[in-house]
Amino acid sequence: MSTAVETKEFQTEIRQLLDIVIHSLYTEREIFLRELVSNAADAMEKVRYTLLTESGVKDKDAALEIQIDTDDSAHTLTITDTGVGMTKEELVENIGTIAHSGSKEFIKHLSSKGDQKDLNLIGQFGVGFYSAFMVADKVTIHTRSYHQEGKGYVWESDGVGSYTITEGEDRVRGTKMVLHLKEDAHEFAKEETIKRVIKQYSSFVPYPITVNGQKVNTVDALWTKNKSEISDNDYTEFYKFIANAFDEPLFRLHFSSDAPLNINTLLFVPKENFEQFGFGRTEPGVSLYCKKVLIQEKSPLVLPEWLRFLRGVIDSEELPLNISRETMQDSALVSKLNKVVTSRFIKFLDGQSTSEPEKFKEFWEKFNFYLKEGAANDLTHQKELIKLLRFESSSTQPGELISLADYAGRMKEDQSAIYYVNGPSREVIESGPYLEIFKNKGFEVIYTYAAIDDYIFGAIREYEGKRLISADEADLNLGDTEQQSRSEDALSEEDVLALTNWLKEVLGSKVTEVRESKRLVDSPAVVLSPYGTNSMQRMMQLVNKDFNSVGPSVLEINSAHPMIKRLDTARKNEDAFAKVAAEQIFENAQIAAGLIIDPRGMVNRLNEILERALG
Ligand SMILES: Nc1ncnc2c1ncn2[C@@H]1O[C@H](COP(=O)(O)OP(=O)(O)OP(=O)(O)O)[C@@H](O)[C@H]1O
Repeated sequence: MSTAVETKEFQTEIRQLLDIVIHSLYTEREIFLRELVSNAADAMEKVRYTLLTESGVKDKDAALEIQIDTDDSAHTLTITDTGVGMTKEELVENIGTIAHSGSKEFIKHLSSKGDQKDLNLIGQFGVGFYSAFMVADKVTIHTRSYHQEGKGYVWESDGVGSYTITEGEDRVRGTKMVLHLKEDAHEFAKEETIKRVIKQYSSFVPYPITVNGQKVNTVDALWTKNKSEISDNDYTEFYKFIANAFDEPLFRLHFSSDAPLNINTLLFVPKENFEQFGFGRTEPGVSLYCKKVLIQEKSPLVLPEWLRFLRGVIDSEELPLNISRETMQDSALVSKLNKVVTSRFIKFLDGQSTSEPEKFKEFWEKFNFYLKEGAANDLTHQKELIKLLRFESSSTQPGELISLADYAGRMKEDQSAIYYVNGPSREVIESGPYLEIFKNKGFEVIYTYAAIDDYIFGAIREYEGKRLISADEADLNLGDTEQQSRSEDALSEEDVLALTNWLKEVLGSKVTEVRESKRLVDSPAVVLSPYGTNSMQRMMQLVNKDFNSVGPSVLEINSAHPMIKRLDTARKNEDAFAKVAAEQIFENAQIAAGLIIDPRGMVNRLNEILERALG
């Protein structure tokens, strides 16, 4: 046997991570054990699966068990599993480079924030194997792959800059990790400490765990048990285990059904939405099982992408155990499972919205974007999801939310459509020109604050047979031929004609049309999109961040507004300032429409206006 020692350097990112792990993390450091035990369990899950699908696995009969041994005098903690083990290449690949999604996110987060005050969040991400260096100043890994050929290897490192790999003895399949504990971490060589930590974080590992030979966990597939046998506490502990969470879930749904498919499902909605905090895209968190055997961990296929915030388990007897991860993509059964569970979950949320409105509101505030993403993209569930959408409106108090059903239920008799208006906030919408005509008619208007709301409404077009119409639609028809009769003190029709023609000339290609408005009461002017609504333009500007991406508008003027009347006088007097005022009125209307204006041109013009105003 060769005893050559190979020394290798850690990847830069790993060095960075290790530096943080070794020097700055002292709270919750006992999570290292959860990470190592879950790695051991993952490795055994892979073996269990392989045993079902392949012959020729090394040490076929080795018991699938995690063994933990403490040595209080040598200050070591040893974790042994009979999982897949690692070949030499795998040791380099898996332990020497950064694969762990949590670690990657964590590093990204730290480097973008530039400070370390969020270190406690490390528990949420988990830094996987490297967390061993929170408590150990040396880690030795003895491992032997489940492949028949090949040898055993020993990996060792002090977690600083490099590690060594040496050929080891031909041991039983699996991995043994020996942690040489730091002086301030000697407590982890004590049996009681380890038992307590295992109970706290790893009770639900689906393999027996022994500490110094005594079994410490009950191996239970909670989701296959009868609801009446499970306490709230059991559920919460299970959630904490599968979601790496420290708190309780916001919602849980446990259901079993026999038809149309045999399913046992346990789903949790977390308390927090980490995407909202800028931690990058949440990875799917629901694992797929068949009769308690893991088929795919955190499956990206078993639920639609917009449900990636869910944590839990879906177990179906009907899945063939040997379904390969590649063919799952095309499996009709998996897509059926997906459909059934998704519909069931939407129905559950719908129920919660009436049985627990306050909790549903909390859920909505944190997770609404996912439901909207579903309503926009998931055509299979769009109809069901539309029912869950909530909005503020011109008839609600700030913060009070209604559904489309609430709106439809209180529509006025002479109202045939559902109206909505988009704007960055309630204040902006209510001070803008678009609501005026609706206020006059007493029609309720839904407020949408996100571009995606507009997109959804544009895509679905109607709800229960009622058209969804944007309040800034150019051809708005509220059922009357004359929506608002001309006021007595308005400009004469001839003046209006001359003024609109003049405005068209001044504004040039920025407008397709200038006309007298029938919708305005208090505002001087409003812009409408010749393509229907302004939302498309707003969205294009969001994407392009480009002032020039605003297309031409239809400009409507309020012929009774004092400012417009004075503009007309200035025009008639051939005052050069009239053009400046016209440009500003137009841009003000664009801003009220939520469009982005080049601020440089505007500032110069405003200075000119101020100079004149100040005399
Ligand atoms: N006990 C073990 N047996 C076999 N392989 C292991 C063991 N522990 C770790 N590994 C290998 O090392 C890799 C890195 O482990 P680490 O804990 O850093 O991240 P991870 O477990 O892959 O992350 P995640 O929890 O996001 O899946 C694992 O993916 C696995 O391939």
